[in-house]
Amino acid sequence: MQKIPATVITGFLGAGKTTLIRNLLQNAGGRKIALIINEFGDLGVDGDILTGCGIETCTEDDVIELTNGCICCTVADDFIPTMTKLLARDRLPDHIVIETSGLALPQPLVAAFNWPEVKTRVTVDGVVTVIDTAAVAEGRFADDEDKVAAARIADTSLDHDNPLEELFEDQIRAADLIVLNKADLVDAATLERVRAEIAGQAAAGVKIVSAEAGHLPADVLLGIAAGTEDLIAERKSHHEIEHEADGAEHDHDEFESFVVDAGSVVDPKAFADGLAGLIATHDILRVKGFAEVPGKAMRLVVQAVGQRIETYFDRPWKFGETRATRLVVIGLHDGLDAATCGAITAAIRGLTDDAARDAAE
Ligand SMILES: Nc1nc2c(ncn2[C@@H]2O[C@H](COP(=O)(O)OP(=O)(O)OP(=O)(O)O)[C@@H](O)[C@H]2O)c(=O)[nH]1
Repeated sequence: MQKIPATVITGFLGAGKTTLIRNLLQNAGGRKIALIINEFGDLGVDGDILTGCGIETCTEDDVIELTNGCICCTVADDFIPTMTKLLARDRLPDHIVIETSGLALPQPLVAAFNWPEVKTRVTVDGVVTVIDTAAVAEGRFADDEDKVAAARIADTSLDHDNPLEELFEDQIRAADLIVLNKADLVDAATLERVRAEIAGQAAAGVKIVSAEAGHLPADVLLGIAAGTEDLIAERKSHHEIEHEADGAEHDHDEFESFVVDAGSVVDPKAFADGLAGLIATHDILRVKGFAEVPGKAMRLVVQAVGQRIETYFDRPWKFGETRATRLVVIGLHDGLDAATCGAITAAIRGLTDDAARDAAE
């Protein structure tokens, strides 16, 4: 029996994985694609955006959401059973696409394809790593060297590993194909600078392409035939290298996420501006979710990656669905203690119409 190819789409929070997948599904060229989505945070926003996008090949049957958690930590409990169930279906997919959370290490997931029940049926066609080119150009993953040097002098016992930078490097190291996405936000010279920087970190011979909104032909993304499950042991993550000896569990303690239930968004522009202000003053990496706008039949998608905020109406609220504003906020644990999370929640609620929310509660 021929193995089903599986493509793993990875990349940091907000790099454009869901957008790329949406375009891929729209241009799948007749392939039946099953999509497995894993998200960090308690709100399944990506799956909801994809099933809400109206693409024929994107029905609730085609999109499988893994329960919340880090895909690399819950491989045995969650991912393997999901794959087994998918492989037991009468109508098998032509291709499987897996979107990892922006905070996941791809290595343990790819290694899971060597589990006997999966290895005989599926092969990893390729790991596609999506990069936010503008964020890299702005140095968002790099350490502030002066700050690190100052901290080292202040306390030599401190652990100065940068969790963002390590995760970013691990995602690049795992790649068979790298997509320099958001090319529209940088000029040609910056794109080349980022390309050279990334090429220096990637495995030898890895192809790097640039894209806007993840627009790439399906034939570029699929059919790489890398068989990455056999190569992944050579592309170890920082964590695997550090903990090989002691076998320590990987975890995501460095990152924090919480969900904010808020009231109606009367003025989307003012709401986005207020959110931008909050992101500027707190250590927030990502905000995403849906908002209720009074008088509008459609729900408003809210997307924030760093300071960049996008809002658009995606689909009508469904019959029987509660019209509500729910957002997931993700940031570094160090910057988001309980008091700060509470203050951010109150501030977001303050940007919305509380009376509408209180009436709904
Ligand atoms: N300007 C620009 N914006 C983009 C591009 N690709 C994606 N975006 C925007 O970036 C934001 C995040 O995109 P997503 O596709 O949700 O990113 P993601 O990687 O799936 O995010 P997580 O799942 O939260 O990690 C959205 O507002 C997108 O519209 C691009 O090429 N250019």
